[in-house]
Amino acid sequence: MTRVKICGLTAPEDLRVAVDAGADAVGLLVDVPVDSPREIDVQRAVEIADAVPPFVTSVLVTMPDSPERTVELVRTVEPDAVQVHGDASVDDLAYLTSSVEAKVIKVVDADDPETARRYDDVADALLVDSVDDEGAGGTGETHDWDRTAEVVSTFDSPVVLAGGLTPTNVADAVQTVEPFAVDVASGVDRDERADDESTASETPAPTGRKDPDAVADFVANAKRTQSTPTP
Ligand SMILES: O=C(O)c1ccccc1N[C@@H]1O[C@H](COP(=O)(O)O)[C@@H](O)[C@H]1O
Repeated sequence: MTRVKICGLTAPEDLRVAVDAGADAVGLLVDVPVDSPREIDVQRAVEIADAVPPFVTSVLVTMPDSPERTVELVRTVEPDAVQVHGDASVDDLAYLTSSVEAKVIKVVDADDPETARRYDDVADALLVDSVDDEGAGGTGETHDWDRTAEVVSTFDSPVVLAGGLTPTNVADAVQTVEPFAVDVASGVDRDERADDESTASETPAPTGRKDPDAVADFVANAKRTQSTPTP
């Protein structure tokens, strides 16, 4: 069964939403140099990580300036795993894995399989995302899943599929890529228009809070989807 991570929690109430929906992991975004409604400060990350119950994996999601800063953050927040965005080198990753007890997940660019492959031996898992010029994720953009499926079938590491997933498209994504896990951030966020109809605009404004129905649908659709058996 495909595991599910709900990423970008900003409030303890949303941790409850994710856990009640059956999420296997939750993500807390700290120290990312992009403008995100899901970023929280270290103190809040400590608070939420501390409240994550047994059998649910807490993941610190970060895009640090240096591997030393990542080590410092991991030691402060004490997550079960750390998800590293950006251009950390293979040596940086090796330094990180030898310095912390948390499992290390490296974010790799779905459009750059050759670079991704270099991290296969050193990371505990590879998260395949659609990334922007800065190497950040959370773009809300999907990538070519057929191509991704071909690439990830050659990786030894567990693969986490991310990038523009929603309750509506996650079943297709699971069937096509057959990942170890799927990860969603913006696709289950609450739309500001849902809070105040009178300020409705054409473009939904993210609030950094989760939509409980969307989270429940996402988890159910990801988990009930069977991967296509190999003939
Ligand atoms: O969520 C963000 O805003 C974000 C910012 C910077 C780095 C990572 C971010 N999120 C991660 O990106 C992927 C995919 O997100 P989405 O579902 O496409 O919105 C996910 O792993 C988040 O952890």
